[in-house]
Amino acid sequence: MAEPATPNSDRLRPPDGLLRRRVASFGHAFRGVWAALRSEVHLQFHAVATVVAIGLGFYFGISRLEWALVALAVACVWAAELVNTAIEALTDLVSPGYHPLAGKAKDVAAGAVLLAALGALVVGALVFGPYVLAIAE
Ligand SMILES: Nc1ncnc2c1ncn2[C@@H]1O[C@H](COP(=O)(O)OP(=O)(O)OP(=O)(O)O)[C@@H](O)[C@H]1O
Repeated sequence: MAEPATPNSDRLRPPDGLLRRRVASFGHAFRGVWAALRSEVHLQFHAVATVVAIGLGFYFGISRLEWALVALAVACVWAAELVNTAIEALTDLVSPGYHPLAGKAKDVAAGAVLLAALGALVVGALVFGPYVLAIAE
């Protein structure tokens, strides 16, 4: 027997449970950020630096493009630190004892954070530097 015709709105709706699973995935991701934030001193430092950068942005009234650069720099540092945290946890899980590859994995992941942080430092200096110098003059 032929299937009853489904109204268009029904066909556009995601299959049952799909939306709930997407929402749950966001929940897991936020839980990951929160768990890392609670346990990682470096992330807590990034959180303080992020608040300071946002505060300076409002204080100096930076432009839209400058906000975009600051947001990108902040997001890169957070993303690198979160991936580093995940790699550290996985490394400790699979290689609790000493192994050169475990050390390499951790060093390389830490290198990614270092590069992101240096980039953010350059962005911060280029964006906020001129505003600070203008006040100092
Ligand atoms: N299982 C291991 N095998 C070999 N070397 C390791 C191992 N665990 C850590 N290391 C070395 O020690 C360094 C420090 O590792 P550790 O796990 O203490 O991270 P960390 O740099 O202190 O990071 P965080 O302060 O964010 O925890 C690594 O970068 C790596 O060079």
